[in-house]
Parts: sequence; C-alpha cells; structure tokens
Amino acid sequence: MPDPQPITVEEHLDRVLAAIEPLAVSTQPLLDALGLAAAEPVTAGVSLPGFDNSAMDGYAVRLADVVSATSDAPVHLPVVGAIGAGAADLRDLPEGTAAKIMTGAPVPAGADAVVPYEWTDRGAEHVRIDRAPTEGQHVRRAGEDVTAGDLVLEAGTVLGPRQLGLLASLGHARVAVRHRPRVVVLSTGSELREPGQPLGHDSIHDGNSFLLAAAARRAGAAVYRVGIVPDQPEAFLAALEEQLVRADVVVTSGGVSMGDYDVVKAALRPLGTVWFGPVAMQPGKPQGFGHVGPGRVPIFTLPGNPVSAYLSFELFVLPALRKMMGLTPWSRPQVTARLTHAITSPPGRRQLLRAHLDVAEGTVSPVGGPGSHLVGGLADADAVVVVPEDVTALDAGATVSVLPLDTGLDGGL
Ligand SMILES: Nc1nc2c(c(=O)[nH]1)N[C@H]1C(S)=C(S)[C@@H](COP(=O)(O)OP(=O)(O)OC[C@H]3O[C@@H](n4cnc5c(N)ncnc54)[C@H](O)[C@@H]3O)O[C@H]1N2
Ligand code: MOO
Repeated sequence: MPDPQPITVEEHLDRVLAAIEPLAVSTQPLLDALGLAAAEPVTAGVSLPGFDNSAMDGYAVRLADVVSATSDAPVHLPVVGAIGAGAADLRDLPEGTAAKIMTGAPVPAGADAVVPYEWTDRGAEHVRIDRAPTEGQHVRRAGEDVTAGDLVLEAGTVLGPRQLGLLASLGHARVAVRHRPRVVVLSTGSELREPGQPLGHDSIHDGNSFLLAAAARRAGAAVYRVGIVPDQPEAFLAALEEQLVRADVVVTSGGVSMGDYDVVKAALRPLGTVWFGPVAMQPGKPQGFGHVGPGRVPIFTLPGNPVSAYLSFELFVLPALRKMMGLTPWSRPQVTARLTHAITSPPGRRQLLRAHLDVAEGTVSPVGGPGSHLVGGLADADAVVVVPEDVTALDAGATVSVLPLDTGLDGGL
C-alpha cells in the first residue's frame, strides 16, 4: 500500500488543538498549583501590611518627645514595655515614654516613629536616645504594599514562587486553577526491557517512556509511566483499558509505522476513532491522534524512534497539555539564528536538525546526525533548526528558524 499524502505539521497541530479542551477548574492547595495558571482573577481581601509595624528592632516613640535628640544632647525616656512580633500586648504608648519594639511588631497607638537600637544605649528601663527620627521613620504603613480590593493576579497569570507567596501572604490556602492533565505514558515493543534489566541479543532498554514521561512532567502534567507493552494488540488494548480511568491524555510510542508487528495501529485502527498517517516532518513522520474509551480520552501515538518521539511530543503533545492547563503560548516560541555550518535537508519534509543555540552570539550549530535513533546527539542538543519543506540546502551564515528545547516558556520550561 503506498504511503498516503503527508499532512503538514500545522495541519496536524490544528487538528490536535481543535480536539483538546481546557480542563475543569477547581481549587488546589497552593503548592499543588506551582506552574499552573490562575483560572480566575484574584482580588486582595486584606491589605498588606495588615497593620502599621516596625521595620527595625528599636524603640517606638512619639516624635514630639524625641525631636530634639542629638548625641550632644540626648533625650532620656522611661521604657514602658517590649512589643514583639506576635507578642504585642502593649497597644498604646503613653506620652513621654518609649517601648522596645521588634521588626514586624505592631506600632502602638500614639507612636509615630521607631528609633533603631543603634541610635540608643539599648536601655531596658530607661533609654538614652542620641538621634531624632523623622516622622514615620522605620514604620511600615498598613496597606502600603497591597490595598484590600486591589487586583493582585490577572486570570491566566502563571503561579510561580512569587505569586504563590503573595497568595499565602494574603491568607489564601488554595487557588483556582485548571487541574494538571493526568498523562499516561506507555511504550510498545517486544524488544524493550526496563532499565536495569539484562538485555538479550535483540533487546534494548526502554528509553522512550522516561523521555516522554519527563517531558510531560516538565510541562506540568501529572504523569503515570506504565511499563512496557509487547507487540500484541490484545495486550496493548488491555493495558490501555486499565489505564484509561486515570488518564486525561494517553501518549504511546512505537508501533505506528509500516512494520508487520505495528501493534498500536493494529489495535486502534479498528476502533475508527484514531487517525494514523504521515506528517511531512523528519524525524516524526508516522503519527496518530484520536480518542479512546467511553470518556473519549485523547491519545497521541508517537513513533518509536526516540528522537521522533521526543520532537513529536514538543510539536504536538506539549501544546495540547498547555491548552488543557490554560497556559499560553501553547507552542514553544521559535527564534532565529545564523547557521555556523552548511546543511542539507530532504525535500518535502520539514527537517528538525538537532543543534546548539548560542543566544548571545545569535548562532546555531548542528550537533550529531539526522538519524532518529541518535539519542546521544539528542541529549547533547538544546535546540533544533527548523528547515522548511522546500529547502534542501542552506549555507553557513544563513538565518534560520530555531526551536529551543529547554527555554521560552514560563518557569524555565
Ligand atoms: N517501510 C517503512 N518503514 C519505516 C517507515 C516507513 O515509512 N516505511 N518509517 C520509519 C520511520 S520514519 C519511523 S519514525 C519508524 C517508526 O516506527 P514505529 O513507530 O512503528 O516504531 P517501532 O517500529 O516500534 O520502533 C522504531 C524504532 O524505535 C525503537 N524504539 C521503539 N520504542 C522504543 C522505546 N520505548 N525506547 C527506545 N527505543 C524504542 C525501536 O526499537 C526501533 O528501533 O519507522 C520507520 N520504518
Ligand atoms: O520520521 Mo522517522 O521519525 O524519521 O525516524
């Protein structure tokens, strides 16, 4: 049977994204929301600081009592108490007195400045003040940072450490987000063995499920790495059915090409809900996408060659996961750079050449060969040069599109 006409990368991505919906919104404990987008705007219910408090360890004073203080003519005041952060029984400062006050402790009524210890003799019952503060000096005012009613996070803001810290400071224990997609990753191939297991003359270790599970986890998904499924359609369907209950997305690798034992195609084609076909790219030509099970769970059936599987994940699965999580942009942005070496490329397929990107120099250097089995070169690369379908050769110095593999998305993803 001849190969059907390949579709373009954009056609495949558009179909995938058209079939993917953002996941439901629920409130999650703050740390579980790291890297997700706020699903709703957040308005401050309280002000920050919540009350006037001291910025220094020292003495709360009334300005009028100390305004004349100099080192030559210090002011002496009785100390009426000590106010600690979280231990603030003294709420009013009588005229003509001082109170010890610690950083973060509430400034008592009547006091309008804090004299740091360094300007005093640190007296316990009486204090000698050698220098006059200005009005409000070392007092952090209620609401000077955030005022109750302020919009503090727009919907869609990615929740990183600073945003989560702010939410906690405002008293929120949970935040509304789209939940993490639960991604089931499954490797097919009778030649596969778990890492750590001995190999026979015809077997290899399963690298893909780690490659894809790590990529999905880095994208923000909750990942279930399922073991290896042999090239038997019944075994594949049984494993799939068992996993569907906990999946928002299934990602498989292997078994989608033209071979005699292409298990994924053999098992899923009869269902009629999964499209299989070539995409005009290299690596990553044989692709499949559709849905399975009563819950119509989206399934990506990626090619088995490791580089093909990984770049297919980058191009198709990552945008889908980001759409599910309400994160934008869906795809990692491409950049441009100058090629350090001449390259050639097959006609009719978009080639993704592994490379090193030097952002400072604005250059990109191909690394390793184009073979889709070359995992050493893949690990060495941090970008791919994207060579258009109709381009077969490029000279050194040509400006090309580059897809970085580790940067460009929020949170250093
Ligand atoms: N007659 C044709 N043969 C092939 C074609 C074609 O168009 N006509 N396309 C080739 C291309 S391109 C690719 S890509 C592969 C895709 O094949 P499958 O998706 O069916 O994958 P497998 O045959 O199962 O495996 C391919 C290759 O990758 C290794 N592999 C598989 N799974 C893993 C894993 N989990 N970890 C590490 N390595 C894995 C497997 O051993 C094979 O070497 O088909 C070409 N053939
Ligand atoms: O398209 Mo395959 O993915 O070249 O190796």
